[in-house]
Amino acid sequence: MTRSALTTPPPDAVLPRPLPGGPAPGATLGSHYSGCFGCGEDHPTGLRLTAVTPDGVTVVATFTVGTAHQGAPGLAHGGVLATAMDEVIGMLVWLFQRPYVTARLETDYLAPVPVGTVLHMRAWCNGMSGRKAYLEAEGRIGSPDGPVAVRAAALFIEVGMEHFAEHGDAQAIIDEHHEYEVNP
Ligand SMILES: CCCCCCCCCCCCCCCC(=O)SCCNC(=O)CCNC(=O)[C@H](O)C(C)(C)COP(=O)(O)OP(=O)(O)OC[C@H]1O[C@@H](n2cnc3c(N)ncnc32)[C@H](O)[C@@H]1OP(=O)(O)O
Repeated sequence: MTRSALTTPPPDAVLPRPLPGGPAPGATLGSHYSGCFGCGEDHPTGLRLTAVTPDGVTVVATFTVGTAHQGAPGLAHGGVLATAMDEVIGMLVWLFQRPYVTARLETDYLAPVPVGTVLHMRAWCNGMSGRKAYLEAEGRIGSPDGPVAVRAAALFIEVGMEHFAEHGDAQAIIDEHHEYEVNP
């Protein structure tokens, strides 16, 4: 991965460990919001990603490229592939049980991805330092061992739930995330 200094963990960064009460190895991670373009089951043309964590600190997911995801005829749009990388990394940080948002996302495109491809994605964390999480993901064509088509490195920043309530749709959070107190 061609990674900038901004997405490279500093020397004091620590690797995440599976959290007590977190998903068991092999558990499926649900959608964080039904209307999400990346994972929402109610989104008409979204990516509808679902992820599994093999070990509590990484995730794997698949994305089937459809006609709604084209850029050039018959090929996935690069921005959609970046979204898939962002989303699978977003699913990974969900394992840390604190809300994070993408601050920076860097993407390398290595091969075109035809419509109909099942992209096998994997995301992992290279280190955490304070509010910052340094993450990577890759997408392989056709199988978990297939050729790498896209790679991403990201910096995610921890925020409070108030970030989503202040800037987004607070009622949707209350409706779907009963465990969170938006205005404690
Ligand atoms: C029903 C609904 C339920 C919802 C339940 C929750 C849902 C869970 C959401 C999951 C979603 C998944 C989907 C994928 C993930 C997205 O797509 S998230 C959406 C896209 N991202 C955004 O909208 C974020 C927009 N940006 C921001 O809000 C703010 O800039 C940030 C990122 C929160 C940072 O602002 P801040 O908290 O004021 O922090 P700030 O002091 O500026 O920066 C902190 C540190 O980070 C560094 N930093 C900040 N930005 C950058 C950058 N771009 N590059 C490098 N360094 C940076 C700063 O330099 C600073 O470093 P230090 O000085 O501490 O060394």
